[in-house]
Amino acid sequence: MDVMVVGEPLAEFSAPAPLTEADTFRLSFSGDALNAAVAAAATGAHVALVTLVGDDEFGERLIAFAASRGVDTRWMRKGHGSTGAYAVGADPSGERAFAYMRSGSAASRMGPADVARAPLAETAVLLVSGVTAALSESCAAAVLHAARAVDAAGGRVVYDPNYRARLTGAEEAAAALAAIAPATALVTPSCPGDSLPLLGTGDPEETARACLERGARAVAVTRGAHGVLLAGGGAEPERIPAVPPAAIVDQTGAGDAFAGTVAARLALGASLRDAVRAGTAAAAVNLEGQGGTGRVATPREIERLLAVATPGPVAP
Ligand SMILES: Nc1ncnc2c1ncn2[C@@H]1O[C@H](COP(=O)(O)OP(=O)(O)O)[C@@H](O)[C@H]1O
Ligand SMILES: O=C(O)C(=O)C[C@H](O)[C@H](O)COP(=O)(O)O
Repeated sequence: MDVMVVGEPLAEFSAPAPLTEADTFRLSFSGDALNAAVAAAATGAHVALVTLVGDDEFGERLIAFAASRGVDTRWMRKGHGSTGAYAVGADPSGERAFAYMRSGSAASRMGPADVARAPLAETAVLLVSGVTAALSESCAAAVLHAARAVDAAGGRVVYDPNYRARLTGAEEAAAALAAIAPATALVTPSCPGDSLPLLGTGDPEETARACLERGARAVAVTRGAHGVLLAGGGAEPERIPAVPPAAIVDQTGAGDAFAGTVAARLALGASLRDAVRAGTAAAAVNLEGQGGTGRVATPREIERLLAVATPGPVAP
Protein backbone atom coordinates (compact mmCIF):
# COMPACT_ATOMS: atom_id res chain seq x y z
CA MET A 1 0.00 0.00 0.00
CA ASP A 2 1.43 3.39 -0.98
CA VAL A 3 -0.86 5.62 1.07
CA MET A 4 -3.37 4.80 3.76
CA VAL A 5 -5.72 7.54 4.94
CA VAL A 6 -7.74 7.11 8.14
CA GLY A 7 -10.68 9.47 8.66
CA GLU A 8 -14.30 10.38 8.07
CA PRO A 9 -15.68 10.97 4.58
CA LEU A 10 -18.77 13.16 4.65
CA ALA A 11 -21.77 13.99 2.53
CA GLU A 12 -21.46 17.70 1.76
CA PHE A 13 -24.41 20.04 1.22
CA SER A 14 -23.18 23.36 -0.09
CA ALA A 15 -24.96 26.60 -0.80
CA PRO A 16 -23.69 29.94 -2.13
CA ALA A 17 -25.62 31.75 0.63
CA PRO A 18 -25.39 32.05 4.43
CA LEU A 19 -26.59 28.92 6.24
CA THR A 20 -29.17 31.05 8.05
CA GLU A 21 -30.86 31.80 4.71
CA ALA A 22 -29.91 29.11 2.16
CA ASP A 23 -32.71 26.79 1.07
CA THR A 24 -31.17 24.97 -1.90
CA PHE A 25 -28.06 22.85 -1.39
CA ARG A 26 -25.88 20.91 -3.79
CA LEU A 27 -24.86 17.39 -2.75
CA SER A 28 -21.24 16.39 -3.04
CA PHE A 29 -18.74 14.15 -1.22
CA SER A 30 -15.97 15.57 0.90
CA GLY A 31 -14.40 15.53 4.36
CA ASP A 32 -10.69 16.03 4.84
CA ALA A 33 -9.80 12.32 4.63
CA LEU A 34 -11.74 11.76 1.39
CA ASN A 35 -10.42 14.97 -0.20
CA ALA A 36 -6.87 13.88 0.58
CA ALA A 37 -7.40 10.27 -0.53
CA VAL A 38 -8.86 11.36 -3.88
CA ALA A 39 -5.95 13.77 -4.50
CA ALA A 40 -3.45 11.05 -3.56
CA ALA A 41 -5.10 8.46 -5.84
CA ALA A 42 -4.99 10.91 -8.75
CA THR A 43 -1.19 10.80 -8.63
CA GLY A 44 -1.31 7.12 -9.59
CA ALA A 45 -0.39 5.86 -6.13
CA HIS A 46 -2.22 2.91 -4.55
CA VAL A 47 -4.38 4.63 -1.91
CA ALA A 48 -6.80 3.17 0.62
CA LEU A 49 -9.26 5.00 2.86
CA VAL A 50 -9.89 3.34 6.21
CA THR A 51 -13.22 4.32 7.75
CA LEU A 52 -16.67 3.28 8.90
CA VAL A 53 -19.62 4.68 6.95
CA GLY A 54 -23.23 4.43 8.08
CA ASP A 55 -25.52 1.63 7.00
CA ASP A 56 -27.52 4.06 4.86
CA GLU A 57 -27.77 5.46 1.34
CA PHE A 58 -25.04 8.07 1.85
CA GLY A 59 -22.67 5.38 3.12
CA GLU A 60 -23.22 3.44 -0.10
CA ARG A 61 -22.74 6.54 -2.18
CA LEU A 62 -19.52 7.51 -0.41
CA ILE A 63 -18.03 4.09 -1.08
CA ALA A 64 -19.10 4.24 -4.73
CA PHE A 65 -17.70 7.77 -5.08
CA ALA A 66 -14.33 6.85 -3.57
CA ALA A 67 -14.11 3.79 -5.85
CA SER A 68 -14.95 5.93 -8.89
CA ARG A 69 -11.96 8.16 -8.01
CA GLY A 70 -9.57 5.21 -7.85
CA VAL A 71 -9.46 4.80 -4.06
CA ASP A 72 -9.15 1.25 -2.70
CA THR A 73 -12.35 0.86 -0.66
CA ARG A 74 -11.71 -2.55 0.93
CA TRP A 75 -11.36 -0.90 4.36
CA MET A 76 -14.37 1.38 3.99
CA ARG A 77 -16.74 -0.72 6.08
CA LYS A 78 -20.31 -0.20 7.21
CA GLY A 79 -20.62 0.54 10.92
CA HIS A 80 -23.36 1.47 13.39
CA GLY A 81 -24.79 4.97 13.37
CA SER A 82 -25.36 7.21 10.39
CA THR A 83 -23.01 8.57 7.76
CA GLY A 84 -21.65 11.99 8.74
CA ALA A 85 -22.57 15.10 6.79
CA TYR A 86 -22.02 18.82 6.83
CA ALA A 87 -23.61 21.88 5.33
CA VAL A 88 -21.38 24.67 4.15
CA GLY A 89 -22.49 28.16 3.22
CA ALA A 90 -20.94 31.56 2.78
CA ASP A 91 -21.40 33.89 5.71
CA PRO A 92 -22.03 37.61 4.98
CA SER A 93 -18.27 38.37 4.94
CA GLY A 94 -17.66 35.71 2.28
CA GLU A 95 -16.03 33.31 4.75
CA ARG A 96 -17.17 29.69 4.71
CA ALA A 97 -19.36 28.57 7.63
CA PHE A 98 -19.76 24.84 8.39
CA ALA A 99 -22.60 23.11 10.24
CA TYR A 100 -21.75 19.50 11.10
CA MET A 101 -24.17 16.59 11.33
CA ARG A 102 -21.65 14.01 12.40
CA SER A 103 -21.95 13.56 16.15
CA GLY A 104 -22.34 9.83 16.92
CA SER A 105 -21.66 9.01 13.26
CA ALA A 106 -20.41 5.55 12.27
CA ALA A 107 -16.89 6.90 11.68
CA SER A 108 -16.76 8.58 15.09
CA ARG A 109 -17.11 5.11 16.62
CA MET A 110 -13.89 3.89 14.99
CA GLY A 111 -11.26 2.60 17.38
CA PRO A 112 -7.84 0.94 17.33
CA ALA A 113 -9.34 -2.47 16.44
CA ASP A 114 -10.89 -1.04 13.25
CA VAL A 115 -7.63 0.41 11.96
CA ALA A 116 -5.67 -2.66 13.04
CA ARG A 117 -7.58 -4.64 10.34
CA ALA A 118 -5.86 -2.60 7.64
CA PRO A 119 -2.34 -3.53 6.45
CA LEU A 120 -0.50 -0.95 8.58
CA ALA A 121 2.82 -2.80 8.50
CA GLU A 122 2.82 -2.78 4.67
CA THR A 123 1.97 0.92 4.33
CA ALA A 124 4.56 3.30 2.93
CA VAL A 125 2.81 6.50 4.10
CA LEU A 126 -0.03 6.92 6.59
CA LEU A 127 -2.00 10.20 6.40
CA VAL A 128 -4.02 11.16 9.46
CA SER A 129 -5.44 14.44 10.70
CA GLY A 130 -6.52 16.39 13.74
CA VAL A 131 -10.11 16.22 12.47
CA THR A 132 -10.04 12.44 12.80
CA ALA A 133 -8.41 12.64 16.24
CA ALA A 134 -11.11 15.12 17.33
CA LEU A 135 -14.07 12.91 16.43
CA SER A 136 -14.08 10.91 19.67
CA GLU A 137 -11.75 9.39 22.24
CA SER A 138 -11.77 6.11 20.35
CA CYS A 139 -10.84 7.91 17.12
CA ALA A 140 -7.98 9.70 18.87
CA ALA A 141 -6.75 6.30 20.07
CA ALA A 142 -7.15 4.84 16.57
CA VAL A 143 -5.06 7.64 15.03
CA LEU A 144 -2.27 7.15 17.56
CA HIS A 145 -2.36 3.38 17.19
CA ALA A 146 -2.12 3.58 13.39
CA ALA A 147 0.69 6.16 13.53
CA ARG A 148 2.79 4.20 15.97
CA ALA A 149 2.27 0.94 14.06
CA VAL A 150 3.25 2.44 10.69
CA ASP A 151 6.24 4.26 12.19
CA ALA A 152 7.44 1.14 14.01
CA ALA A 153 7.21 -0.89 10.79
CA GLY A 154 9.40 1.63 8.92
CA GLY A 155 6.63 3.51 7.11
CA ARG A 156 6.19 7.27 7.25
CA VAL A 157 3.42 9.20 9.00
CA VAL A 158 2.07 12.52 7.73
CA TYR A 159 -0.13 14.44 10.21
CA ASP A 160 -2.28 17.40 9.22
CA PRO A 161 -3.40 19.15 12.44
CA ASN A 162 -6.50 20.68 10.72
CA TYR A 163 -7.88 22.36 13.86
CA ARG A 164 -11.69 22.59 13.98
CA ALA A 165 -13.03 24.64 16.90
CA ARG A 166 -16.47 23.13 16.39
CA LEU A 167 -15.12 19.64 17.05
CA THR A 168 -12.59 20.07 19.84
CA GLY A 169 -10.93 22.47 22.24
CA ALA A 170 -7.54 23.97 21.40
CA GLU A 171 -5.89 22.31 24.41
CA GLU A 172 -7.12 18.87 23.40
CA ALA A 173 -6.00 19.42 19.79
CA ALA A 174 -2.59 20.64 20.97
CA ALA A 175 -2.26 17.52 23.13
CA ALA A 176 -3.16 15.31 20.13
CA LEU A 177 -0.42 17.01 18.09
CA ALA A 178 2.14 16.58 20.88
CA ALA A 179 1.24 12.90 21.30
CA ILE A 180 1.58 11.97 17.65
CA ALA A 181 4.53 14.22 16.72
CA PRO A 182 7.31 11.77 17.72
CA ALA A 183 5.86 9.21 15.27
CA THR A 184 5.62 11.63 12.35
CA ALA A 185 7.88 12.03 9.35
CA LEU A 186 6.02 15.24 8.42
CA VAL A 187 3.41 17.52 9.98
CA THR A 188 1.53 20.07 7.87
CA PRO A 189 0.14 22.82 10.14
CA SER A 190 -1.49 25.79 8.50
CA CYS A 191 -0.29 29.15 9.76
CA PRO A 192 -2.03 30.91 11.38
CA GLY A 193 -5.14 28.66 11.20
CA ASP A 194 -3.63 25.74 13.14
CA SER A 195 -0.53 27.36 14.61
CA LEU A 196 -2.25 30.13 16.57
CA PRO A 197 -4.69 27.94 18.51
CA LEU A 198 -2.38 24.92 18.89
CA LEU A 199 1.07 26.43 19.25
CA GLY A 200 0.31 30.00 20.28
CA THR A 201 2.13 31.61 17.35
CA GLY A 202 1.28 33.10 13.99
CA ASP A 203 4.92 33.06 12.92
CA PRO A 204 5.92 30.36 10.39
CA GLU A 205 9.48 29.87 11.73
CA GLU A 206 8.23 29.54 15.30
CA THR A 207 5.54 27.14 14.11
CA ALA A 208 8.14 24.95 12.43
CA ARG A 209 10.41 25.05 15.46
CA ALA A 210 7.57 24.12 17.82
CA CYS A 211 6.65 21.07 15.71
CA LEU A 212 10.29 19.92 15.48
CA GLU A 213 10.66 20.35 19.26
CA ARG A 214 7.66 18.07 19.74
CA GLY A 215 9.42 15.36 17.78
CA ALA A 216 8.25 15.72 14.17
CA ARG A 217 11.08 14.88 11.75
CA ALA A 218 9.99 17.53 9.24
CA VAL A 219 7.38 20.29 9.01
CA ALA A 220 5.60 21.88 6.05
CA VAL A 221 3.97 25.05 7.38
CA THR A 222 1.22 25.96 4.90
CA ARG A 223 0.47 29.66 4.48
CA GLY A 224 -2.30 29.90 1.89
CA ALA A 225 -1.24 32.16 -1.00
CA HIS A 226 2.14 32.69 0.71
CA GLY A 227 3.15 29.09 0.05
CA VAL A 228 4.97 26.74 2.40
CA LEU A 229 7.87 26.90 4.84
CA LEU A 230 9.60 23.52 4.80
CA ALA A 231 11.87 22.74 7.74
CA GLY A 232 13.64 19.71 9.19
CA GLY A 233 14.36 16.57 7.22
CA GLY A 234 18.09 17.26 7.44
CA ALA A 235 17.97 20.34 5.19
CA GLU A 236 18.02 24.09 5.74
CA PRO A 237 14.54 25.67 6.11
CA GLU A 238 13.21 26.61 2.69
CA ARG A 239 10.34 28.80 1.48
CA ILE A 240 8.42 27.15 -1.32
CA PRO A 241 6.12 29.55 -3.19
CA ALA A 242 2.44 28.85 -3.81
CA VAL A 243 1.38 28.09 -7.38
CA PRO A 244 -1.00 30.86 -8.54
CA PRO A 245 -4.42 29.31 -9.25
CA ALA A 246 -6.13 30.00 -12.58
CA ALA A 247 -9.23 30.93 -10.53
CA ILE A 248 -10.40 30.65 -6.97
CA VAL A 249 -13.86 29.09 -7.01
CA ASP A 250 -13.84 27.59 -3.50
CA GLN A 251 -11.13 27.19 -0.86
CA THR A 252 -12.54 23.97 0.59
CA GLY A 253 -10.04 21.16 0.46
CA ALA A 254 -6.91 22.99 -0.77
CA GLY A 255 -5.02 21.93 2.36
CA ASP A 256 -6.33 18.38 2.00
CA ALA A 257 -5.26 18.18 -1.66
CA PHE A 258 -1.86 19.46 -0.57
CA ALA A 259 -1.47 16.84 2.18
CA GLY A 260 -2.78 13.96 0.03
CA THR A 261 -0.49 14.83 -2.86
CA VAL A 262 2.56 15.23 -0.61
CA ALA A 263 1.85 11.84 1.02
CA ALA A 264 1.48 10.14 -2.36
CA ARG A 265 4.60 11.69 -3.86
CA LEU A 266 6.62 10.68 -0.81
CA ALA A 267 5.32 7.13 -1.11
CA LEU A 268 6.28 7.11 -4.80
CA GLY A 269 9.86 8.08 -3.90
CA ALA A 270 10.00 11.88 -4.28
CA SER A 271 12.18 14.01 -2.02
CA LEU A 272 10.41 16.05 0.65
CA ARG A 273 10.99 19.22 -1.35
CA ASP A 274 9.65 17.80 -4.61
CA ALA A 275 6.66 16.26 -2.83
CA VAL A 276 5.82 19.65 -1.27
CA ARG A 277 6.16 21.42 -4.62
CA ALA A 278 3.75 18.92 -6.18
CA GLY A 279 1.40 19.55 -3.24
CA THR A 280 1.32 23.29 -3.92
CA ALA A 281 0.38 22.63 -7.56
CA ALA A 282 -2.39 20.17 -6.60
CA ALA A 283 -3.74 22.67 -4.05
CA ALA A 284 -3.85 25.42 -6.69
CA VAL A 285 -5.89 23.17 -8.99
CA ASN A 286 -8.22 22.23 -6.11
CA LEU A 287 -9.04 25.95 -5.65
CA GLU A 288 -10.59 25.96 -9.14
CA GLY A 289 -13.33 23.50 -8.16
CA GLN A 290 -16.46 23.61 -6.00
CA GLY A 291 -16.15 21.56 -2.80
CA GLY A 292 -13.26 19.42 -1.63
CA THR A 293 -13.23 17.05 -4.60
CA GLY A 294 -14.68 19.24 -7.38
CA ARG A 295 -11.38 19.63 -9.19
CA VAL A 296 -8.51 17.17 -8.79
CA ALA A 297 -5.09 17.64 -10.42
CA THR A 298 -3.68 15.00 -12.75
CA PRO A 299 0.06 14.26 -12.65
CA ARG A 300 0.39 15.93 -16.06
CA GLU A 301 -1.25 19.13 -14.76
CA ILE A 302 1.03 19.12 -11.73
CA GLU A 303 4.16 18.81 -13.88
CA ARG A 304 2.93 21.51 -16.27
CA LEU A 305 2.18 23.94 -13.42
CA LEU A 306 5.54 23.34 -11.79
CA ALA A 307 7.32 23.86 -15.09
CA VAL A 308 5.66 27.24 -15.76
CA ALA A 309 5.08 28.41 -12.16
CA THR A 310 6.12 31.94 -11.54
CA PRO A 311 6.69 32.38 -7.82
CA GLY A 312 3.62 33.53 -5.87
CA PRO A 313 3.94 36.11 -3.11
CA VAL A 314 6.41 34.83 -0.56
CA ALA A 315 6.29 36.87 2.63
CA PRO A 316 9.66 37.64 4.18
N1 LIG B 1 -5.02 31.64 -2.49
C1 LIG B 1 -4.13 30.66 -2.74
N2 LIG B 1 -3.32 30.74 -3.81
C2 LIG B 1 -2.42 29.77 -4.10
N3 LIG B 1 -2.27 28.65 -3.35
C3 LIG B 1 -3.06 28.52 -2.26
C4 LIG B 1 -4.03 29.51 -1.89
N4 LIG B 1 -4.66 29.05 -0.78
C5 LIG B 1 -4.12 27.87 -0.47
N5 LIG B 1 -3.14 27.54 -1.35
C6 LIG B 1 -2.28 26.35 -1.35
O1 LIG B 1 -2.85 25.38 -0.48
C7 LIG B 1 -1.95 25.12 0.60
C8 LIG B 1 -2.77 24.91 1.87
O2 LIG B 1 -3.54 26.06 2.12
P1 LIG B 1 -3.71 26.67 3.56
O3 LIG B 1 -4.74 27.74 3.45
O4 LIG B 1 -2.40 27.04 4.12
O5 LIG B 1 -4.24 25.41 4.43
P2 LIG B 1 -5.71 24.93 4.84
O6 LIG B 1 -6.53 24.83 3.59
O7 LIG B 1 -5.44 23.62 5.48
O8 LIG B 1 -6.22 25.97 5.80
C9 LIG B 1 -1.01 26.31 0.65
O9 LIG B 1 0.25 25.98 1.18
C10 LIG B 1 -0.90 26.68 -0.82
O10 LIG B 1 0.06 25.88 -1.48
O1 LIG C 1 -14.02 20.09 8.62
C1 LIG C 1 -14.13 18.90 8.35
O2 LIG C 1 -14.32 18.03 9.18
C2 LIG C 1 -14.04 18.45 6.98
O3 LIG C 1 -13.45 17.46 6.74
C3 LIG C 1 -14.72 19.32 5.97
C4 LIG C 1 -13.92 19.82 4.79
O4 LIG C 1 -14.14 19.04 3.66
C5 LIG C 1 -12.46 19.90 4.98
O5 LIG C 1 -12.15 20.07 6.32
C6 LIG C 1 -11.88 21.04 4.21
O6 LIG C 1 -10.55 21.22 4.56
P1 LIG C 1 -9.60 22.42 4.09
O7 LIG C 1 -8.56 21.80 3.25
O8 LIG C 1 -9.04 22.98 5.36
O9 LIG C 1 -10.47 23.40 3.35
